[in-house]
Amino acid sequence: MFILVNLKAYPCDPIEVATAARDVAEESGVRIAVSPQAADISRVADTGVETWAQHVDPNGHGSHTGSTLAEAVAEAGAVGTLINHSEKRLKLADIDGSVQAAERADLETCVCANNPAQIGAVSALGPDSVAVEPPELIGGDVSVATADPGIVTDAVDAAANVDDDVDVYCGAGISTGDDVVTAEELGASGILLASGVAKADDPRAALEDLVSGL
Ligand SMILES: O=C[C@H](O)COP(=O)(O)O
Repeated sequence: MFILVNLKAYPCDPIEVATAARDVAEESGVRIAVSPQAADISRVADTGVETWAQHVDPNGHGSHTGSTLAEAVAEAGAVGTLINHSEKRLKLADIDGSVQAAERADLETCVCANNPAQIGAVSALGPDSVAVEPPELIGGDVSVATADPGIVTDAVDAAANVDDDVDVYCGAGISTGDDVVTAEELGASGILLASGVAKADDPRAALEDLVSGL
């Protein structure tokens, strides 16, 4: 299982989380990555933790004020990027463009979607992975794997029907090792989570719990 920790714009210490994630990954052998604010990518990557961007724009270099370049986040140390997160929705053409921009910069891609139908659609764009997240469960304390297990199994089927090579992650409300094991049993090969670590009093303990059943 891959554990991708999105720090969103939470007021946590990205270096504290990154250092804990690096150590827990090393100790457990579980792949863990941290996705900080773009401005923090460089110093998070310097900790040695696998580092992802939260978003990249479809454009390359040029007259694009305010854009987040795939090339720039890769240069800063990111090795992957989220695209079309529920809190950073894009038009279909821009999702396609962002996947292509990320691939040009050698970034691994994870395209987020609300439901299995959207998972099927974005799987056709050729990302490395997709993540299904029901918006109403994001930031809550009930895991998608418990509240709506069918959405995970249907997302796995939807992606496989389009492209067997696309990994399927799930997210929303995941905070415990039991949640991770349940997601794995439903066919997910990774989880995307945020508040369970970024808002935890002890991020290291939260990460240790997440990997405890793997
Ligand atoms: O990117 C992470 C997801 O939106 C899940 O957020 P959450 O773990 O706070 O529910």
